[in-house]
Amino acid sequence: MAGPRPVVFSGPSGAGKSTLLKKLMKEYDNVFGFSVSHTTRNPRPGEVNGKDYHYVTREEMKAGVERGDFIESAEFSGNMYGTSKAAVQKVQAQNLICILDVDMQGVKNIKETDLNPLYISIQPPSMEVLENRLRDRKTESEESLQKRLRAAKVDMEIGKEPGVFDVIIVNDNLEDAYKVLKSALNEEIDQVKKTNMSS
Ligand SMILES: Nc1ncnc2c1ncn2[C@@H]1O[C@H](COP(=O)(O)OP(=O)(O)OP(=O)(O)O)[C@@H](O)[C@H]1O
Ligand SMILES: Nc1nc2c(ncn2[C@@H]2O[C@H](COP(=O)(O)O)[C@@H](O)[C@H]2O)c(=O)[nH]1
Repeated sequence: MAGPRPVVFSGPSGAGKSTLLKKLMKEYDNVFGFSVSHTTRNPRPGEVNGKDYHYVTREEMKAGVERGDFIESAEFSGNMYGTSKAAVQKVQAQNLICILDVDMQGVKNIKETDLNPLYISIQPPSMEVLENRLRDRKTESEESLQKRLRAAKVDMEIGKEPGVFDVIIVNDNLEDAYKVLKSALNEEIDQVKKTNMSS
């Protein structure tokens, strides 16, 4: 696929991926484009269909996977999630850096494709902080919260293995983490700004 090198964000649910990504996309709206995933989970208050996710039924999602519409798909905390080829192509056609937010299965599956992204892991400072953030967000039932915490433990172990991620950012203080994120993407940002200004 053409265009600037995509960036894959992963890390435990509640680590702060969406918070950091939204900040980045607000500051650089003409540099980054979000790959809008499909999911079978219900929208949270304030989430918009087609912007945060494409909300679909399990039947629709399975049919799309069978048709080969998806680069990758995964089951996470009782729901299906997936990155469609169309979502990535839409961003790349605008010559923007395509941002993907995926779980660890997504990372593994994307590594088997020719997407060749930069892999960034967003980590919480501790499991305690992660649990507090997820509880304070008030989006999960107790069952879903426990599933996410169990997945987080596994993710945090895999994430430490050498070679899985190019950059690991511990999101303790938000502004500090954001600065580290921007400096990790500095070269790509400059490159896209230059290319898009001269075209
Ligand atoms: N550095 C931070 N300090 C304190 N709170 C934070 C920080 N970063 C994010 N949060 C808060 O923690 C909660 C989880 O953040 P966020 O929703 O961005 O996580 P996420 O990794 O995108 O989770 P998910 O994978 O479930 O979508 C949010 O309520 C957010 O406001
Ligand atoms: N493998 C994929 N994982 C995805 C995708 N879109 C989101 N996610 C991951 O799911 C969990 C939960 O997200 P939430 O919005 O329900 O809190 C989180 O870790 C995301 O990174 C996807 O397309 N593929």
